[in-house]
Amino acid sequence: MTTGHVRVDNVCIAFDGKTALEPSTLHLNPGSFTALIGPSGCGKSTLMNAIAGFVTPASGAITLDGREITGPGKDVGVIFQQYALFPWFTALGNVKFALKRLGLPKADLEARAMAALEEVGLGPHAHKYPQQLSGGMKQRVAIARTFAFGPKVLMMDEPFGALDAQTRITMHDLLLNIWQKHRATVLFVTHDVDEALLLADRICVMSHAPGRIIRDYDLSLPRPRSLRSQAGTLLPIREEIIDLLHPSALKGTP
Ligand SMILES: Nc1ncnc2c1ncn2[C@@H]1O[C@H](COP(=O)(O)OP(=O)(O)OP(=O)(O)O)[C@@H](O)[C@H]1O
Repeated sequence: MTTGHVRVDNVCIAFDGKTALEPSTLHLNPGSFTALIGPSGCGKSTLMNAIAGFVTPASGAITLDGREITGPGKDVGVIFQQYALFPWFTALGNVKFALKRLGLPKADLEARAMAALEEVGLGPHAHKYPQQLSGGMKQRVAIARTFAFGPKVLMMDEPFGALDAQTRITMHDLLLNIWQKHRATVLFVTHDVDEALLLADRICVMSHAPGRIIRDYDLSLPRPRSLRSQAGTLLPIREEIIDLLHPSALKGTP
């Protein structure tokens, strides 16, 4: 894997003159899975939106494979907690709509969209409308839609935050399977420390607002993971992160 190298260098972001992200540096290796965790309002979504090209940094630079990111593009996919599906399209229609920008012939477009839905286990539901699907199924459509166009980088902003615990576990397995197959570079924002420990190769913790990255944990552990069987490694990190996120922790304290 040689593409999907994201470099955020000394990036500062402000809205109306108010700092939302203090100067931050984050390098994401091709095909890596990084979780970003931090207190509410610290700038996680802002950093993610900047990598996706939706927000322009006040200073610093963001590059993908050496090219500066100056706006949204097809190399960076985004998945939010809200599925953002078009209610007037079926599951298949939603995926096809996203793929249109690739300019594929009609039959190829249909086949590629269908294959993406089958990959997330939604083949039999391809012709249903979003309102006929559960929350987990809608998020599967969103995942299919994003992976279908083959992004090099995937920004996931609390994608499973609205789902029940059981569905989240299923979605974790699904996401890891698809990610291991496609190997996009993933940045995954979550408030759930356990979710970060189970999924990511690396966990970056941000300080209180306006945030910056204060801790960077390398988690080179085999998957599937469990807090019980890998307790020796995972639980001390879990405790540290929970302490860092405590409101009484001093801003920026390492
Ligand atoms: N488009 C915007 N215009 C003005 N201010 C914004 C905008 N987007 C974010 N902010 C502000 O930037 C700061 C960081 O917001 P951001 O959404 O990035 O935090 P977050 O860490 O993702 O929070 P949460 O965990 O609650 O989702 C907040 O003070 C927020 O109000």
